[in-house]
Amino acid sequence: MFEKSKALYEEAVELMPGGVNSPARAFKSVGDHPLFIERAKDARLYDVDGNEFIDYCLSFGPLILGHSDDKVVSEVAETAKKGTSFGAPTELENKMAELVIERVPSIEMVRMVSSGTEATLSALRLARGYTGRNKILKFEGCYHGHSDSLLIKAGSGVATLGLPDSPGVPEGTALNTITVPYNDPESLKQAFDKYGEDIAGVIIEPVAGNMGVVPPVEGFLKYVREITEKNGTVLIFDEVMTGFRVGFNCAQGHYDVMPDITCLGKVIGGGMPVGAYGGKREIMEHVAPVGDIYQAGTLSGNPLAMAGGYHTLSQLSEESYEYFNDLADLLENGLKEVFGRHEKPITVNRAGSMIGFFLTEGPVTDFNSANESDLDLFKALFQELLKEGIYLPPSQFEGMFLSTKHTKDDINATITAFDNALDRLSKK
Ligand SMILES: Cc1ncc(COP(=O)(O)O)c(C=O)c1O
Ligand SMILES: N[C@H](C=O)CCC(=O)O
Repeated sequence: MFEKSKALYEEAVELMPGGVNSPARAFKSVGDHPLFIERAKDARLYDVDGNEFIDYCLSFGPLILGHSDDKVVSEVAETAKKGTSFGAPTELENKMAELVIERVPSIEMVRMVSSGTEATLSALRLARGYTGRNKILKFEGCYHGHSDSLLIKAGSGVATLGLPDSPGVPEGTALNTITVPYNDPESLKQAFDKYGEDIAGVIIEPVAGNMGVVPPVEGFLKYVREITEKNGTVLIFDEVMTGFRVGFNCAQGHYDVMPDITCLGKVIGGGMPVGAYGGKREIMEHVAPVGDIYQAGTLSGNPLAMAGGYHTLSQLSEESYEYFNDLADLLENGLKEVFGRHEKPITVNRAGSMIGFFLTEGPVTDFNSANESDLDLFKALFQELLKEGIYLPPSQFEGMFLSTKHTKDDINATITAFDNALDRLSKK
């Protein structure tokens, strides 16, 4: 069923480390080799062996309108005909910045970059430069890209591969990163009691999506806001994943908690490489060339990324999020019913168009409880679901994503696929 993928993988491992350009794709915890993809449209993915899948990975989140959206593709193509990069400003950058400022409640000024990693590392530098402090605080199991300061007790591929602290991160850098459990106000308070005056910034995924999906417990984000404000610490919401996925006005609009700086990526590029960070004008005006905190990029504000992002965000409305809720309701209830019938535990967590399941009684509120999930069962289920035509993100420590192109029929087919997969596994 996957012969061509296997052959291409055997070729790829000789050319690229692990045969991939990002470890999260490598299927390390769920199988022998990744699938090689030929094309995709709407909610469907087609591999090189001609298999068709309902896709819940959606390139790890960006494709909120599904694959190859007609408008996005035609606008990116038209833009490319006029030139792919100028190293000079374009009107499209103004339009995109205006739209981001209009939709993200706490952003008054924004700087475009080319990846989520660039957005978060730039936000940290800004927080450090602005406060004159060195330490930053992050939460265990949150992933903010692969910059040195943030590659500590991280989620996503780092958790999948069991590499909590990557070699190559200088000890001095690691010493400036404090980590505490997600959803644990008491540990956060203790960290502030000890280091408060030295903490430049707290960075948080307002809904964690890189240890599976773990929403904030009631009042947690408000507490994070209060304690950072009290200590003169910059609060950074890493909305690279949650931005425009959790709500029309991002997670900050949904939970009504305003950070000082917001990082964006994924959806705001509509599938093109992109990132952004923005926030209060008073803070953003410390960034060069107005201020003295340096940050730059040859391809920043790239016309193709701006076109992809602008025409993605322009097609989203409040109704899109009602639709995501309906789909997520259906999926959550269906999964619970199927797992109940098979007498297997499941915990379903979700926020907007992000949804995840853990194979444990739960609740799953942090990285430790996420690790209670039955990883062997996840692997077996993942493989059976591929045979059923369902493509999940290839790790327990990744979230599933919905798009406007997923239909209720897709969700019902997915629930049936889980049922069939569990049936087969029970007979093994
Ligand atoms: C919350 C979050 N922050 C940052 C990143 C880094 O983004 P990128 O992979 O575009 O560098 C990711 C995903 O990789 C992410 O999910
Ligand atoms: N979980 C990561 C980002 O959200 C997956 C993307 C990657 O690192 O390749």
